[in-house]
Amino acid sequence: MWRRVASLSSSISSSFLAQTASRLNTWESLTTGIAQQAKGVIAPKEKTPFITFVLGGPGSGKGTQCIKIVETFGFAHLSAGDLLRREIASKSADGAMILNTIKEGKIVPSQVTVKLIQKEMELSDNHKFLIDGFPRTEENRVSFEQIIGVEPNVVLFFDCPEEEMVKRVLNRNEGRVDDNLETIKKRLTVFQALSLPVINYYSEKGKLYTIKAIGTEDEIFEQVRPIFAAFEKRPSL
Ligand SMILES: Nc1ncnc2c1ncn2[C@@H]1O[C@H](COP(=O)(O)OP(=O)(O)OP(=O)(O)O)[C@@H](O)[C@H]1O
Ligand SMILES: O=c1ccn([C@@H]2O[C@H](COP(=O)(O)O)[C@@H](O)[C@H]2O)c(=O)[nH]1
Ligand SMILES: [Mg+2]
Repeated sequence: MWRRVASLSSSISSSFLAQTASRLNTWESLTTGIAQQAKGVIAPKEKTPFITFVLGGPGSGKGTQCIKIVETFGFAHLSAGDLLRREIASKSADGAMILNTIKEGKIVPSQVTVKLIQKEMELSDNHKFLIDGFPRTEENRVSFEQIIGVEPNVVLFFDCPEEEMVKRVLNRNEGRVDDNLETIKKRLTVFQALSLPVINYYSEKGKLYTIKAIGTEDEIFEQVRPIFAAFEKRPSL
């Protein structure tokens, strides 16, 4: 259970709670603080989070494969792009800025995206997270590590030829403002310049699993399946 618990002992004063809450750093709000548990302030977190970053160019099939991973391995799917589109739809204060950034194929400031991911993680009852389409830049990566305070256990990279990605995006037909040739070209440039260094970083750390993202959806999933099947055998997952 990742949620913070609101119903607390009546013997604890609200000022004590406020002080305690302000002292908790972000990750402490996601993980178990033994001392706080003993005081009954936070609900026990049964398991350590297991975080997978799902990376790849636009249209490489990240979202499609995440659905299969959720069905097969029971992860919570947090698509950074979907969270940002939800902000636009809800007309939040950042909505207009996010819309312009997405139309331009650029990257939304890290703090905005990490805050949205953090909120979803806190609300989730799951401890296994697929973070789809994030981090897209080194700055995103560092910001996640600083704010959330953990590194991913696994990083998947859906490696797909550009020609195939363009074809898939232009055929997607979901009404996305960035599914047009002009924006796709910009997104591909951003991917090469800013996202590939993140992928290389995780490769050097030995956390990267590269999937050849061509073929049918099922064929691609057969490359993904053994990765999580192996982790399932470990107590950490
Ligand atoms: N293996 C595949 N073969 C053909 N089409 C595919 C395959 N996988 C996904 N698609 C289709 O390609 C399109 C893009 O896939 P998807 O939305 O999963 O990509 P994505 O990596 O999440 O892209 P984005 O970064 O733009 O969100 C979708 O219409 C999807 O149905
Ligand atoms: O971490 C992120 C994720 C996404 N964006 C912006 O959203 C679009 C669409 O993202 P998808 O993952 O393809 O749905 C992306 O091109 C960026 O403009 C972002 O800024 N940061
Ligand atoms: Mg997607």
